[in-house]
Amino acid sequence: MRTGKGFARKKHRHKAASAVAPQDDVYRAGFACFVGRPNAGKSTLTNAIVGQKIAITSNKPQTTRHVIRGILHRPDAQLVLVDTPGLHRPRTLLGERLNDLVREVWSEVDVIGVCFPADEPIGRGDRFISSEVSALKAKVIAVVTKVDLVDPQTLAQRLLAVAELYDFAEIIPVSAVSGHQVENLTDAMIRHMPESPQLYPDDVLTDEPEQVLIGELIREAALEGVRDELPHSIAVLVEEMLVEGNLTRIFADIYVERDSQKSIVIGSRGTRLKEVGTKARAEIEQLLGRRIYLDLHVRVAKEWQRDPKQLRKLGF
Ligand SMILES: Nc1nc2c(ncn2[C@@H]2O[C@H](COP(=O)(O)OP(=O)(O)OP(=O)(O)O)[C@@H](O)[C@H]2O)c(=O)[nH]1
Repeated sequence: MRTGKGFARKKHRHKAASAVAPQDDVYRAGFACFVGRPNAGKSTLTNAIVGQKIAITSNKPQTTRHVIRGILHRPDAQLVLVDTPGLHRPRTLLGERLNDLVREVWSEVDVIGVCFPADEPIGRGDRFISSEVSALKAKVIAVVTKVDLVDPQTLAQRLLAVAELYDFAEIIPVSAVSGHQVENLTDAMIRHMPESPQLYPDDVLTDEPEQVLIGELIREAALEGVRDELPHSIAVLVEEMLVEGNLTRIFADIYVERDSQKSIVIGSRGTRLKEVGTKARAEIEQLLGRRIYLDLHVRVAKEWQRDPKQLRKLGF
């Protein structure tokens, strides 16, 4: 996990700003993240803003593990999005590390978007998160997500309830699925960014190593349609990538904690693992823009979530 180095502000002189003069002639750049209860729509929103599938979405809570940044480049600004796992009650060493990581990320960003799903009432988790972020230096924007799922009355109620929670810099309703208001949200986040030179070169979309992104895509495919308790028990390690002409061979291990989980992931006569491979391969080919051959192995690493050595090996 790329936490140690923090968000080093690698400065890159920007060329574009003078060509397309923004209204106030100021170039802004900085870091932002979305927080919110599990399933609030944070990853989907990150993808909608950056326009490329880099964060992992799932309809199961707590599947976002790695801090993955997507970078939005505009003539007048650069928005670096950081994707964090949710804060939760730590039950394992992994849980504790995740919480430390979340706080570390929160303290380093310029803008935090707190996400409240429009289709669910405000709950204790939302209050907890709002009070946690209020102590930070970052500007805090409330984002009411998934507005395509509710009628206007429900949305109005939700907006009022959010306004009562905390004195947010802005409250913006969006739908990452329909795209409604996503651009307005982006504008608002950029408005609250500091004046700054460009932080990353124009062609960089994320600074996660390819291997981590690939591992996440495999993990996402492996999680699809399996029992609820499994998300916490799967980790993926990309062992090797070999480029042979225009084919890239990728060898990856899917780690589970128990033999019983291994058979779930593999499925009867390997059918499930084959599906996982097909799905992941299509996603990885899209990401890399190259043809790939994917070799997957399922391995049991007993209690990997509690073992510091195993955690380190798996990137936590
Ligand atoms: N209808 C609708 N569904 C959405 C929208 N945004 C997200 N979803 C769905 O809500 C579910 C959760 O979305 P994620 O983006 O994975 O949520 P998250 O907050 O990153 O979840 P965690 O990783 O658990 O913290 C997925 O099934 C998404 O497809 C939206 O704008 N409209």
